[in-house]
Amino acid sequence: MPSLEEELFPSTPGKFKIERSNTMNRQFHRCFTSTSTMFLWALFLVALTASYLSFQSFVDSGSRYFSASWGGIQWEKHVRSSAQIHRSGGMSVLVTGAAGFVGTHVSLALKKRGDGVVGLDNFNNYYDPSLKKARKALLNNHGVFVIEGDINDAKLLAKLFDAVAFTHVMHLAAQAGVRYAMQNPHSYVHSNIAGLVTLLEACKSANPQPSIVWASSSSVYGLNENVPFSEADRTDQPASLYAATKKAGEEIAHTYNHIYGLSITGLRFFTVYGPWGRPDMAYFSFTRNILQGKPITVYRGKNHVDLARDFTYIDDIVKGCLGSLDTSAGPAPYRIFNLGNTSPVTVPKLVNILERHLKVKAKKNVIEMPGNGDVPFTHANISSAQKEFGYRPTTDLQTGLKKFVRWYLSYYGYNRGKRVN
Ligand SMILES: O=C(O)[C@H]1O[C@H](OP(=O)(O)OP(=O)(O)OC[C@H]2O[C@@H](n3ccc(=O)[nH]c3=O)[C@H](O)[C@@H]2O)[C@H](O)[C@@H](O)[C@H]1O
Repeated sequence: MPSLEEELFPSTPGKFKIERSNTMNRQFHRCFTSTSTMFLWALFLVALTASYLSFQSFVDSGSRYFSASWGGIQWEKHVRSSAQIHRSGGMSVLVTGAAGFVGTHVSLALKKRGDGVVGLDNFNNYYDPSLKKARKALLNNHGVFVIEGDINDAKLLAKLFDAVAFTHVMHLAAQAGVRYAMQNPHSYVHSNIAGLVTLLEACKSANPQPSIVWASSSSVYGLNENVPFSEADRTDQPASLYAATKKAGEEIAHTYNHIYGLSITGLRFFTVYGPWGRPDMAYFSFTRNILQGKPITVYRGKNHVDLARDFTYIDDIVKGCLGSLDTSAGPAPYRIFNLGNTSPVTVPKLVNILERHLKVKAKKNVIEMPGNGDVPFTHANISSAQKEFGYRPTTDLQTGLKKFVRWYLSYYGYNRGKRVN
């Protein structure tokens, strides 16, 4: 049987031959062997105890290490460097939902003009996360660090506000989509209500308190029939749970302004579209289906009236977001603005424009709008935003969709050999 010593430190045969003929030597060797064995055992136990204790303290210092990919010295360095301001009078902005459609464009615009930007996104799989990862890579190339984390994670938010004195928060993280609320209602409560409150709590406790600009929605107008929709119109008749959570968000924001003096601006976006857009939206999924030769479903309102939307191009929305951020500091205002295009277009007309840009005829399946939370039309009155920060949309649907189609064909490789019929 080999001794423990031999198992731990197997000797090269012949190198340390024990002199069996010498009793003294043998006794001395036995004694030496047992002492060193004990020593090794002790060493082993000390090492085992030390590693157990350090593992325990690692676990105690926060289970977050196992559930999220944030924290650590390197991570904080990235956060601080991304938040660095590179222009005089610039701002340092935490952008939630940064890997989302609007979040990516706003983050890039802020970074390009010299503001500090740190992104936060949970990369959920509501739609293809690889598109979100591609947007993250784009942001990364422009020096915007995007953290993978959830706005419901209060510890992460506290850590971020500890690391950086954000002057502004652009809150765009949300569960979007009107019709999906019927399939997964709780995701709307999780992100648009619970997440909003967690974020506002973090902002309330931050020193200095940041000014907040966040994404509400045109859907809050619900069944309102005054045209065009004005911020003064009633918004207590939501048609979908999505709209109801956005409306609740506006009321929640009001209380944080009222009690804690937080500066909060809500932006009611009107059906935003453009390059790097959301695959769940009609213009995007229509494009995909038309190119793949699949049919599209076009909803129609009661009495065969076409549905219409005040489709708003992403660059115009970005200008509105930056204008809101630039005017949001000061004596704790509570504001709400429509950001629309002011010229609604029907859904059949949208399809028509796409067909022309794609040079492919759509296979249309026209059906009466099911009871899915959709509203028949939207139309923004933008005079408040115009007055407050000179908001003036300049891109019509024809032009905007042309830019979207160009991006779509390039992003999905149609320019590299995929056939467009
Ligand atoms: O302004 C907003 O606040 C919202 O805008 C967007 O909602 P909507 O205006 O409903 O856009 P979108 O889904 O593109 O449907 C457009 C039109 O196509 C019709 N539509 C849709 C799908 C379909 O298969 N067929 C169809 O006819 C449909 O009936 C509708 O008439 C955002 O998704 C939402 O997150 C929110 O930001």
